[in-house]
Amino acid sequence: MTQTPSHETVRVNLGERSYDIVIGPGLIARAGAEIAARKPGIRCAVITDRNVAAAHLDSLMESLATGGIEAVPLVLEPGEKTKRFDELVKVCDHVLGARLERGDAVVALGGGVIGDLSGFAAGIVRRGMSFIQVPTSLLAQVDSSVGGKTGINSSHGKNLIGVFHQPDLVLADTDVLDTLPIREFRAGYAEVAKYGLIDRPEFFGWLEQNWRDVFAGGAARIRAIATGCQAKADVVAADEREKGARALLNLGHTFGHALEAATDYDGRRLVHGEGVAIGMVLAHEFSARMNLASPDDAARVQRHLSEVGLPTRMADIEGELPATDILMKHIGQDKKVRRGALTFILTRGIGEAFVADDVQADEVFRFLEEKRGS
Ligand SMILES: NC(=O)c1ccc[n+]([C@@H]2O[C@H](COP(=O)([O-])OP(=O)(O)OC[C@H]3O[C@@H](n4cnc5c(N)ncnc54)[C@H](O)[C@@H]3O)[C@@H](O)[C@H]2O)c1
Ligand SMILES: O=C(O)C(=O)C[C@@H](O)[C@H](O)[C@H](O)COP(=O)(O)O
Ligand SMILES: [Zn+2]
Repeated sequence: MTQTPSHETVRVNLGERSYDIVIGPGLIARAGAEIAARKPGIRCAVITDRNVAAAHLDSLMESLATGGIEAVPLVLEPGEKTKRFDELVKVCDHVLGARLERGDAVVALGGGVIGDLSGFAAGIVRRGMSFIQVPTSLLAQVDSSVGGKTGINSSHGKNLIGVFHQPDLVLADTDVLDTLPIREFRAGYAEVAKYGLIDRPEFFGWLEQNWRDVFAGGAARIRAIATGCQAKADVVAADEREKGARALLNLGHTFGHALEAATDYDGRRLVHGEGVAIGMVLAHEFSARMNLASPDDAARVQRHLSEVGLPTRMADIEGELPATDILMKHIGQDKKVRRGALTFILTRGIGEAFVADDVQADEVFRFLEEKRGS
């Protein structure tokens, strides 16, 4: 693709399934030409949600038409509750009803909910179709559109049903973030900060200094997204199917997912990135409790996430907090559990996360009981 200096491209190296993540302004207008150049003659199903459709579907459809690509849109309800079986069936029926072939593409235009759901459909219809991500939330641009985890939720817990299915291309148009509600931008920022906390302490320090510029847009925002995508691309290239180090990307998620599930995936109370923010503070505090890290590091994480306007305490969640028993039930269903033993991502300090596979459930229970009041 012709690059302008305002664009960044990150390559995810996975052999014959390698792909580019292109990040920068104006990419929806160029999407038709970019896709047609890479996949001549392709047809598409564009899956999106009502909020994103109102702001960006017409532009994408026009761009695809200009590139000579026939596309059939499907608009779903926004929100986490859309990651469920009957919506998956709708997407599959839409793709099959349009008589798309295996080489044709499912295009996800939306946040992580649309990406995870559409990617799952692309992974199973005709045993695997082409998949293109056009992420529209900060969270999707920096995290969910990359790496091939797709899926839906279950009454037993978060993301419990799905497949690994990599996209062929990710086009992250940073202009679309101008219409993203500020609460959702903040939620995505939690996943940006996560990369610093895992193993890039200098990036976390840079965010502490420059987060206002990231929120304002422009070069700092593109730099933050590209840094996050590069961090994720490195981990995914080394461990695509989470046999080991990829679990680090789950920092804050064991607590966060339990909170999301226990609040019934009700986005009015908690959205994914907010659960991750609270979960990352808990993970740092639990690490300090286990004498693995300094309490000062946990305080630093809490201070920064709170400064950008994210919830950082369980008590920040609207409404009645779920009982600790319920949280423990969801934690016990986490996909990282091995032979019944809990696995958490803990830390020795800022940027020193590690996989701890011997965490005692009763320690976690006592910790959560204590934290629910603070
Ligand atoms: N597959 C992965 O690797 C991965 C990684 C992180 C998160 N996730 C999943 O992603 C989901 C969260 O993603 P999310 O935070 O993007 O949530 P989301 O998809 O619900 O989008 C957030 C909200 O913003 C709206 N929106 C999105 N883009 C917009 C835009 N440009 N303008 C106006 N409104 C816009 C959506 O309609 C929605 O209401 C969760 O289900 C989480 O589990 C997956
Ligand atoms: O890509 C990964 O690996 C991640 O863990 C990224 C997370 O931010 C994301 O929320 C992911 O969906 C969590 O995966 P899960 O396997 O814990 O459901
Ligand atoms: Zn996440």
